[in-house]
Amino acid sequence: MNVNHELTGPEGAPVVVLSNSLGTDMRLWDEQVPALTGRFRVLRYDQRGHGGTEGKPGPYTLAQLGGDVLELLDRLDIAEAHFAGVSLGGMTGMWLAEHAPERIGRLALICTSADLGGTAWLDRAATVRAHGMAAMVEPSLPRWFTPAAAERPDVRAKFGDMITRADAEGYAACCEAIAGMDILDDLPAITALTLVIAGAEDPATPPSHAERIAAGVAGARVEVLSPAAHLANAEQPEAVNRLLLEHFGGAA
Ligand SMILES: O=C(O)CC1=CCC(=O)O1
Repeated sequence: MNVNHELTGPEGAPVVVLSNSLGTDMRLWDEQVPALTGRFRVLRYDQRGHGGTEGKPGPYTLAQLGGDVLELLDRLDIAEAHFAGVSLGGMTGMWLAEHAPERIGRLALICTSADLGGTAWLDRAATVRAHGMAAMVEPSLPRWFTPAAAERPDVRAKFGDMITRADAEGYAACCEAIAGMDILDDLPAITALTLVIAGAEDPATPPSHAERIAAGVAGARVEVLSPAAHLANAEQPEAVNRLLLEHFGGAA
């Protein structure tokens, strides 16, 4: 799998991997990279079918999405990394922390869920395969941002572009990965020190999902940000940067 990625920050510094959500790409992390590269080597990448990473025919599984990260780490000769993921990226991180614990240092799970599966995702996959990614722009933005932010022209332009540039088959196949996921019972196997961040106004993965993750992962703690919807790292970049730096051990 040829995973599109960007590696920046000081050589030899601890590595932080950043994993994007459904319908976005590595630009989701634009506000985090400058803050993190002061202390960390930052590896951000595009999930399958998103940004510059090809969308092979699906359905996908979390194991495949996690496998893409392991292949990338091997290719770049990175033995271990901290990991932060938003939504689908967080699900990928939980899979990695369970199945490749020796590769994951600390884990930050942002606006995500361990039990988001269900048939509604199959309906969404069918819609996208039938009508293309443009059909996803207007329904997605009000889930991703609180009303004031969702109206901002710069937000609409940037995140609308991410959605429309995603590959419809890749997006649909990621929906199918979510449809089949319920990893609540697997959470006690995670040993990585875990921070769970939720957006108080997130309609997709409300704070109750963060609480369920934290109840399953020993030592995990929850932070709820407001105002913030599903893309809390984009809506509250300074708060998220501070929390990530504290959690990964890079705070000044
Ligand atoms: O439905 C959305 O757009 C929100 C979302 C669910 C999983 C994910 O990665 O994003």
